[in-house]
Amino acid sequence: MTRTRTAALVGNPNAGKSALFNALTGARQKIANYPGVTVERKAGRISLPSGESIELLDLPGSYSFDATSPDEEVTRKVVMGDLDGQDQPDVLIIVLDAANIEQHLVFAQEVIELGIPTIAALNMVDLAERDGLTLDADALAGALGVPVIPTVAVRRKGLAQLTEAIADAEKQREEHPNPEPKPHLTLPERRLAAGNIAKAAILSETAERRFHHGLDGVLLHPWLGPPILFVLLFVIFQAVFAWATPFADGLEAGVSAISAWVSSTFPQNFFRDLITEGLLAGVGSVVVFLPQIIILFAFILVMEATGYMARAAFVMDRLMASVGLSGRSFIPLLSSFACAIPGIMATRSIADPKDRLTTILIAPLMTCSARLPVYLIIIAAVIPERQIAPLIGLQGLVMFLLYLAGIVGAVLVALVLRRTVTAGRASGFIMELPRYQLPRLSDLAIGLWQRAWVFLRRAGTIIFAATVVLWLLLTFPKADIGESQLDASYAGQISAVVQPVFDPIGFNQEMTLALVPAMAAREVAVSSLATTYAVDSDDESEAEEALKEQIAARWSLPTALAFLAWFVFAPQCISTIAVARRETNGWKWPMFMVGYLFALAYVFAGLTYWVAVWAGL
Ligand SMILES: Nc1nc2c(ncn2[C@@H]2O[C@H](COP(=O)(O)OP(=O)(O)OP(=O)(O)O)[C@@H](O)[C@H]2O)c(=O)[nH]1
Ligand SMILES: [Mg+2]
Repeated sequence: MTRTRTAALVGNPNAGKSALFNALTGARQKIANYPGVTVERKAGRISLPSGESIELLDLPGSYSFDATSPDEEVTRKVVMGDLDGQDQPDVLIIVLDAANIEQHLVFAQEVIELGIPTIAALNMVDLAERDGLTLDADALAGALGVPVIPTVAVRRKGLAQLTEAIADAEKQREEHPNPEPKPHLTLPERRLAAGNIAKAAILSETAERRFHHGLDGVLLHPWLGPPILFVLLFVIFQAVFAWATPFADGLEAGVSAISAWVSSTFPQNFFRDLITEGLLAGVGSVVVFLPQIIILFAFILVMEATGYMARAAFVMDRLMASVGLSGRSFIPLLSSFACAIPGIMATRSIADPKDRLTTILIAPLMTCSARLPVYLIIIAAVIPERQIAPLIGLQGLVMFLLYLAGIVGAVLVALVLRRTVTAGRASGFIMELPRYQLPRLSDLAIGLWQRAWVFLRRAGTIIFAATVVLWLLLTFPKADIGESQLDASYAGQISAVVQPVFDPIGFNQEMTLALVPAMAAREVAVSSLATTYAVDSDDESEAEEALKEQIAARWSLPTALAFLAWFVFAPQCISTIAVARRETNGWKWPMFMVGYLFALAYVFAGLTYWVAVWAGL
């Protein structure tokens, strides 16, 4: 009985191996446009022109035979003939993505070195041509020493030629049953050769593609890329202050005008106070930050739409690897800058359970947009509006540093976690980069509208509810003559109990009070302070002063800085804790997360306070 002959599809992830497998065998393997779809070997049959049939294997994508991840290990074992119950393939088909030919040629050379009869399927030639790149298959074949067949797997183009080539290679294997390995190149040598082969195989390339390639050369450069990303982020925070201020001031003036009108038009009673002190002072103090939110998201959306964001992930990949995370964590962590909830949900795309858990645990350290109002109000109140260098404002700089503190905190925490509770090896990651594009204005407008709506809806629901409850607790019971309303109220009594915990780190009573309802959402810290000061003020003119002025008058600089440091770390968000519970199937990890974040918040707020006091600020 003759042994069944086998051919195997190998190549980098996302090259279109499974798409070719399906086209050749009529199977229905899952294919999708991201790397790492196939994680096991799958077998099917194809019939050759001679009428015989041959077994075809679809294998997980891999970058090298020095495999690190379990799926790449499968590929290596099958190709080397090391897997029990699976003979070494007689023929290998290396699938190349024509649009990313240089990158794909690195592994291709390693495959060809094995000496097993190999065919290269130059797949996705349609995409390369769309991008303005035409490749010379014959030149490639000459350089690689194997037949090269252009294919478009999803349109079933080139399949007949590919099957013929498989039949020829199979015959070749029958004639020479023992593969003769070719000289082994090192990885840098293979990379260099890949670049040269790719260059020689390019028949024509449009100016646009060359420009985009050049742009990538700069933006993805190992040394230029990170500083460019850094400068870009810096500019964004400067812009949030510089551009939003006139709009924010306008909104603030509008809210005060309405408040003054309500005060002068209606007689003083429960409802008028609820509206002026709770709704207008409280919720209004958060809503005025809409311009800053919009400007921040405008930048983020433009970076996404142009294709830069994916490149930022690429640039960050090395840094992430050095702390034991993969670039796969970048998108979840990036989403966490809007809100940790979608960020934590996005970790579902991380296959390694320990990578995923680490990412979930550090996601709340990314500065979510709910922290923006807290940072903005306190910075506006206590940090002078000063240029410390041309184009560099002090307020924007402090804001940038706060975001940076969150990131640095996350990096350090990840380092510690990866060596202790989530110890394990980092998995490799290379992502396909999208095309550069000019952002479409309509997409941008829709994206901004969605962000603005999320923000306003929070203001109208959770922030409003928390503020009203706090207002009720602040308003009752009524103080006796000469007693402060704040001290007499239920809220004051509650905060007096908690206060001793926060005294050592410099928090005053209003701050402590604000922390409790701010567990519902961080912005509530702002509305709580505003409502507290509105209730607590002795006369109307004082009550109408903007929250910024109240804070400036009442807080010392060390106290204000300590509060900022607290919010960099504190897990002040019940929804995040709930999502972490759902995604980790239990209370253990969310409790761990809450515990370590509160501990960090307390220590850093305290350190900030005492260092600032010591420095005489
Ligand atoms: N336009 C075009 N798209 C293709 C072609 N071949 C595959 N694709 C698409 O490319 C994506 C990746 O294809 P897959 O077959 O899943 O890639 P794979 O090599 O099996 O990837 P892994 O299983 O992750 O290793 C899918 O979205 C396919 O529809 C092609 O020739 N042209
Ligand atoms: Mg696949």
